[in-house]
Amino acid sequence: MTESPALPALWPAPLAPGAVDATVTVPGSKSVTNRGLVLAALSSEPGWLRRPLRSRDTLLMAEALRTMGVGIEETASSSSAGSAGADALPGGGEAWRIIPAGLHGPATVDVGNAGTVMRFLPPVAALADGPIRFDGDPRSYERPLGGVIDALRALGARIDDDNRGALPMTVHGGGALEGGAVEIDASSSSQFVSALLLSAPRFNQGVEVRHVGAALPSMPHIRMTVDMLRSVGAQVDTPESGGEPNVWRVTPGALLGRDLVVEPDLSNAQPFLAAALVTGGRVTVPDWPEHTTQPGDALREIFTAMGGSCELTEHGLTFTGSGKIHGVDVDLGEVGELTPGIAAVAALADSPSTLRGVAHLRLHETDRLAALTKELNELGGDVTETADGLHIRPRPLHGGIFHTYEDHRLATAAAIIGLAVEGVEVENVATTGKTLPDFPAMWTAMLDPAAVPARRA
Ligand SMILES: O=C(O)C1=C[C@@H](OP(=O)(O)O)[C@@H](O)[C@H](O)C1
Ligand SMILES: C=C(OP(=O)(O)O)C(=O)O
Repeated sequence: MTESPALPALWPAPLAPGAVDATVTVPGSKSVTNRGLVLAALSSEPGWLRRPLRSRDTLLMAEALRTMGVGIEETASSSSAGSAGADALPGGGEAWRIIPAGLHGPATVDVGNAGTVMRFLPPVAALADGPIRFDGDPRSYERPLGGVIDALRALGARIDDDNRGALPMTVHGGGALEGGAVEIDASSSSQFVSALLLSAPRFNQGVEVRHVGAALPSMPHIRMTVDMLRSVGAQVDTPESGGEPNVWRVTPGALLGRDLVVEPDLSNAQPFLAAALVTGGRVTVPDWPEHTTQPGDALREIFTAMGGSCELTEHGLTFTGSGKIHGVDVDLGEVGELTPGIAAVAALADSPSTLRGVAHLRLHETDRLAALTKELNELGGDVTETADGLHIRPRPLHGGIFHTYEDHRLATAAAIIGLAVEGVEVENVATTGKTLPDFPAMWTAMLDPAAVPARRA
């Protein structure tokens, strides 16, 4: 793990000394890194991931794949010839070289509380030649997984799920999986669909996944899965490419080893952009992609509606606050992971907000709707839960402890509030290590750029 041992149990969120004016280099995308690792592991030749995110969720993914026999090596080399420090995964080389190999059991996978690990890897495990045990944090036992388990069974896998539809469980890999057509209700997590598609080129018959049920959340993440599959040579038919609504088909075939540069994590850019909005300042995030499937790109529109303006240039995305923060009425179903940060900004706005379409957040790292309501109200806020989101009526807030429930996005939301409210103490800020281990130092550096000479790329 890369969390700083020096972080206090209660982290005093710094009050902004004035309008921020900073350039913040944001580490790689969790979602891209973990898809890149899975696809490279399933390829027929070695591949590279450059600027991968090194955080709890991605190190768990890398370790799980290694446990099943995949080679993942740290390297500073930019040529495919050399690699070094094969055992130095958590360190800081510039790239990972992934060397696919036969997938072997017995092995044990620790999923932590990573949705991507607990959903994307059972289909990979079904291809292994022995039993793969899955276990994780207590919260991982409560997060939905039944759709993936049932679908894998229907596609030919043997799974012992003592907890009936949830972790812990054992996937008895048979060395191959038949695949074929399957129906799944993925309304509780788009990751169910992504999970089946990612491994499907290696199923004997590929897959046809038909979503049945209420609306699918987080569609950009499914598009990310499809784009990344295509970039390694997979043939994928989607609703957007002329197929039926809610149906995705992947043809069986070998995947190519690629050299992929991971984009910055735009959802992790959120608190920094929010700082520009809240303080009436300016923040530039270098390497913001011109085209991306990341949901964080929607911040350009959402935060502009809340009172800022942005410009995408060759230097990156510059977001400038106007000094005013407006409430919004917005459906966040496609971009649910942005909800905690938007709720924090909304609590500081000059008018009420309604955040809709995010009932499934009750099953994320924590029940995010309940947690945001409770914690904002304990600081004097006026937030109510709706069936599918939050009503936020801003009023003056006061300091206090902001509990984070082992949810990285609760911790960064609390830091946003702390910019404008004196005396906010963030419980367990180290939990940001799930996707952004350097968060406290990055935050301090943003507020006082002179204090920290160089930020890590
Ligand atoms: O596929 C992915 O990388 C993700 C999909 C989304 O999950 P849900 O559809 O469960 O919300 C998102 O919230 C999560 O942070 C990452
Ligand atoms: C929901 C999230 O994570 P996970 O991948 O664990 O679902 C998130 O990062 O906001």
